[in-house]
Amino acid sequence: MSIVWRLRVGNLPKYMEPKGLKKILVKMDIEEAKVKKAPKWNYGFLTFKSKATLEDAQKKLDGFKVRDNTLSIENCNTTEDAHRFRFDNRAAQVREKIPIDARAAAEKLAEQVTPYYKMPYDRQLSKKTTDMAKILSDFRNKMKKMPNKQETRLKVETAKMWLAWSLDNSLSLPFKTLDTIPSPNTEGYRTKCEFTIGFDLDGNRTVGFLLGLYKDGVTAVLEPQECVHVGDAAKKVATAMQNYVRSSDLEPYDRTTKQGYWRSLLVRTQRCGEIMIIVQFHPQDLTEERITEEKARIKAFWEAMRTASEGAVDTTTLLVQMYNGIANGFQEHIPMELMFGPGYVHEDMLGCRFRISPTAFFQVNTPGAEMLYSMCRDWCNIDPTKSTTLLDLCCGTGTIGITMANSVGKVIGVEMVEQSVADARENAKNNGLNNAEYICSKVEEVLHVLNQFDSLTDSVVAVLDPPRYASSFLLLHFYVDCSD
Ligand SMILES: C[S@@+](CC[C@H](N)C(=O)[O-])C[C@H]1O[C@@H](n2cnc3c(N)ncnc32)[C@H](O)[C@@H]1O
Repeated sequence: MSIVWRLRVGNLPKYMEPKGLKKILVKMDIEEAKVKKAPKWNYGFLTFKSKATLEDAQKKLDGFKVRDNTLSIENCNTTEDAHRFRFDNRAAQVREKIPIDARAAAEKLAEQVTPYYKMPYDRQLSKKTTDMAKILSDFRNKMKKMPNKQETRLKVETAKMWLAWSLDNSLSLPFKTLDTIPSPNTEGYRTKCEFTIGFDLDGNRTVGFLLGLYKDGVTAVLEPQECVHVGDAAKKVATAMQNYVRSSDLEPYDRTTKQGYWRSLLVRTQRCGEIMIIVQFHPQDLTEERITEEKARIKAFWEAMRTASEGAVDTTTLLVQMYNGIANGFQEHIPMELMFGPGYVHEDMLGCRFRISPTAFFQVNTPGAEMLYSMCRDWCNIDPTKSTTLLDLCCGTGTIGITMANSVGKVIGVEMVEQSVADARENAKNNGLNNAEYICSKVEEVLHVLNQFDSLTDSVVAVLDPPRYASSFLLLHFYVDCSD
């Protein structure tokens, strides 16, 4: 009977990402473990290869302090069978709770990936406005409850003063919120799609989207042909990849059994016609020779697809990611091998051209992003008679700063993903700018540097565009550290 050597690590700081927990393991010199932690959990699970490594970790972690939290460690070893039973049982429980579902599979999928698709667009917009107001008011409530510990007292005081200001001004929210602005295009707009490779309800090898959530035991994958947000070019790529996988002697990867090879397909389809394809593959126990052979085969396939008589796809660049971990989807920290092309694609926006690398963030609705950036430019209301420094915080490939660079003295972009910073530097150069500089760092770690620009130029304007998961955290830092 094989044992799953597991520890539950409790009392972790909430919103700590899995990599935060991994960093602790490295710091404590703990042998490699599989880490499972959702950002919202204040606990996580570590799975070790042996009893000895588990015991060593237990000793080192018990009572260890992370920020102000003393970790609690609980041994939760189990057998492989019990572990699998729990997963299957949970899936069965969830299935039992779901009433018999007479919807066609395509309808179920549409509800899964575009949950508002049946609502008229004006109702979708008002729903998004209410949802956003709720998120912001939750943020305010969280700030109210912030602990007043000695070492963070000053910061907390500043944050609370800011909050008090918003309340004193009788605002129901500490921000002025506008109604959601309609997108210029509502169909086929996505320039980036991440497809799963798996099996449909009849067991056919399929490239598309999961029909539900894996944590609810759903593993069926359906083709994206009827999904309104996916463009024709991406659908064509998914179909071609599906044909390839169906004729392959290697099976798709099955997350439940952890067997199989073909995992995911990432497709970027840009306005200028360029296409990036990334294929993710589990090497299992294939020999190096076999893997090399498979890579050559997939390369030859996409090269041939350029001139195919049916469903041709003119791929600009093809990459392959070998990934043997358990997490789903593309992994930014795992290298990707370039099969052909330059390794990036371009997007044209507001008269500028942007290079996009595989792991760089880029807005997925180009006309929508153009509207967003134009509004941002209007709101910044740059005074042309002054020398202004524009801080483009969480700048990605540099889009916001670059589209505004001609109306300011200097642009300073800050971004934590290295490939994005390399793109931003290249994008500034290729758009003929020499007033843009980029810092590769977390914004919260360089706010003290950014504060100095206040005394160096007439005026400083900051645009903060964080990812959803970090918005409230970064906003708080920003207000607390730059409040004057
Ligand atoms: C919503 S995207 C916006 C990118 C860019 N402004 C745009 O519109 O294309 C957020 C970006 O913030 C970066 N990021 C996330 N957390 C960050 C942090 N703490 N400091 C700096 N950059 C961060 C991400 O890598 C991502 O590129």
